[in-house]
This record gives sequence, structure tokens and C-alpha cells, in this order.
Amino acid sequence: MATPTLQVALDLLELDRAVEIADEAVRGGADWIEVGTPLIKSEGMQAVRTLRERFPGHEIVADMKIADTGAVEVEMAAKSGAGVVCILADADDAVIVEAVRSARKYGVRLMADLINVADPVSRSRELAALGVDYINAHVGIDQQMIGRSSLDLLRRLAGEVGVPIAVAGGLDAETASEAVAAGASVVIVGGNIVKAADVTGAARRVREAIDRPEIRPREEESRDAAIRRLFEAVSAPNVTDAMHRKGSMAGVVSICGRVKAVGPAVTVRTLAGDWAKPVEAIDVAAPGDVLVVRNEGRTDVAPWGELATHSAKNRGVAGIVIDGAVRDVDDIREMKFPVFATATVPNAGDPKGLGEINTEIVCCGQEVRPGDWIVADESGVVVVPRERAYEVARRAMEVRKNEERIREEIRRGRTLSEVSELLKWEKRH
Ligand SMILES: O=C(CO)[C@H](O)[C@H](O)COP(=O)(O)O
Repeated sequence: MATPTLQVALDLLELDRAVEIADEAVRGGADWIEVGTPLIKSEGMQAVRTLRERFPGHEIVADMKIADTGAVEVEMAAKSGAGVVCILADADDAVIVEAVRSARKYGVRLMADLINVADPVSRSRELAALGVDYINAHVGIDQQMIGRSSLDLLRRLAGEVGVPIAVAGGLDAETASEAVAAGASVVIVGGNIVKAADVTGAARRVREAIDRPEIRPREEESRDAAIRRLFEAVSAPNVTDAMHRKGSMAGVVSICGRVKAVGPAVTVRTLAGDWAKPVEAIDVAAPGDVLVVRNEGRTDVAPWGELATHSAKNRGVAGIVIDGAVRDVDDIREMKFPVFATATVPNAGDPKGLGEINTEIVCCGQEVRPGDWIVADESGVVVVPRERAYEVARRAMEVRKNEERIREEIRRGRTLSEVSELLKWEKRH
């Protein structure tokens, strides 16, 4: 079998940055350069022309995701310099047939993208029979965020289709190896190369994985373990960015400075600083849970202090968030236990047993249900609805990766406004 091709997907909005990143990716061993759909939507065919001119020795792939007017869109991409043009596998056969005719006329190849196709094996066979040159086992970025896997899709197709198979969707060096072993002829990598601070290094690692695939058995990971791993690797700001700037509690700060708490919420409602329910909740919590206490926002009386912190720490509780005051701050700081509160005050309430454990509460402006995920660090506290926890954790990791490349470009001397083309992307009114 010929060495599989490494295609780098430039899923960016800015052409200048795309050219710079393509240059670095090529130095790391990328063969084909994909003008990603966002770049085409942002810059049009000029992006294809520019990349064609700048990289004369490399195949340019135009990810048009054609859904209609197959002939015209293939013609546009071909005349701009693309050698491979992408069409949606789900498009009507009438569109596919016209696209194939146009591709033959202009001497380019067609790649059909299986994103969201219900029966990928039979559709791939139909597409091959219609004259499509490559099938792309693609799981889109939004689908990846809810846990779909491009490798699973690729494995379903292996040996079933008579044309070369490309694979795309969240691949990195490790999964690129698996993709080659599963029969991929073209390995398409976007985010894990183009969002890296060191694009050349990231591309080189994928290149090496493709050239010398080394498959290590992957450890099974539960959903909850993956959620925790991802949330522990990102910041609270990354998480609220991933939630369209929602989820932040207002006015609550870390009492111990640089600490972090991640875990499902055990909720507590108490009244007037009554510390019975918050302390009983320590026994209800499992290791790794975060206690979230509503104390009516009162800052004049504390339902939490040093002894409770000591007990929570022993039990493996990951942290505590209170919409009110805590006390014994000096001792808590010595323990470096993640405590987040809106105030400090010396006096406690009495343990009368008012309130409830594990009911829905509102804490610092956010609704919190038992089991919702809490991510708290020095910037503050974010609540993630439990049913969206995996998706938000994946998206937060994408936010973090994206910032890595932006940080690198700022380090090289550009301003944040330049990197993000702020003026161009201001909302028009
Ligand atoms: O076509 C795409 C999204 O629709 C991407 O180019 C493709 O998914 C590869 O990027 P990534 O590796 O980040 O998933």
C-alpha cells in the first residue's frame, strides 16, 4: 500500500493566518492542504487561489461541502486551483452526477463527505458507482463534541468500498496511527495541527504516526472520567466560553487563591448560617464531588469554617462553593482546600438542621441541580448542566487549544486585535 497522505485542514477564518499555518504544517510533513469550509465562507475562492499560488508543489483541497449546483461549484474550485473538491455524500444523486461531470471536465477529483449519512456503507458504494474518487469517513466537529468517532465510521467502511477512503474528525497522532491501520489512504487533521502553538511539531508527530503506525491498546475511559479529565485540564473561563458565555456565578471568589475544584454538585440549602446541612452534606458527598451551598446570600454569618473544611478534605470532597460567608480563613488557607465564597466573617450560625440536601438551588445567580458539574478556579465558578457536561468539556478543550495558537501569534508580535481581525468581525448594525 502507498504511504497514506496527510491532509491538513485549515479551518480558520483569516487567510493570512491560514497561509502562515499551512507553511508550518508543510514543514512538518503535510502533503495536501485543505482550504476548510470556514475559510472558504470567510474569504471565498480567493483563499483557494492564494494557497494554490503559495504552495505550487502541494495538492489543494477545497472543502466546499457542496449540497447543490454540483457542476458550478466544482468549476469554481477547479478554476481557482483546487485538485480535489469536497461534496456532501448526502447530496441528491442529481447533484453528485453533475459534480462528477464537471470534475472530469476540469481534471479534478471529487471527495464525498459522509457527515451525517444514515447508511454510510451503501451510500459509499452508490457514490463510488456514480464516479466519486474518494470517500471521506468524516465525523464533524459538532458531532465529535457529543462523542461520535470518525474511527468507528472508518472501521465500518473498511473493505466495503472500491475507492480510496479518507478519514477526518478530531484525529491526532495517536488516532492517525489507528486510522492507517484501519485502511485510510488520506488522513485529514484539522484542530490538532492548526490550533497548536507549534504547528510544525504537531504536523510532524502526525506524519511520523502515519509513516510508522504503532498501535497501542487504548485504555477504556468512562464518560465521567473523560469529563473530569477534560475539565481538570481547562479553566473556568474556557468553560464559560464553551457555553456561549453562560454559566458563571456572580461575586464568588476563591478564598485560597490558586486552587481548583472540579466535580458533580451536591447541593445544599441552608438558612441564616445554620451549618447542620452543609456539614451533613459532607457525608452525603462521594469523593470528587463539590458542595454547593445556598445560604440566602448572607455575608453576616458563616455556615462553613475550618473544622468542616478539615472533614471535607478527609472525605475527598473536591471543593465547596457558598453564596455567602465562610470563617477561619487563615486555617483554610493553610489546608489549601478549594473554598469559594462571597465574603468572610468570624461568626457562625447554629446547627439547627434547617434546609435541605440535594434539591435544586440558585447560587450566586445560577441554577444548580444535584449532579450538575462545577468548574471553579481563581477566575470564579461555572455551572455546567449535567446532561451537557461531556459536550461542554470537549468544547472547552477546543477553546483552550484555539487559545494556544493565538497566544503563540501574540508572542511573535501581533496584537490580539490583529490575530482575531476584530474590526472585520465586529457585528454590523
Ligand atoms: O471538515 C471539517 C469540519 O466540518 C474539518 O476540516 C475536519 O473535521 C477536520 O478537522 P478536525 O481534525 O478539527 O476535526
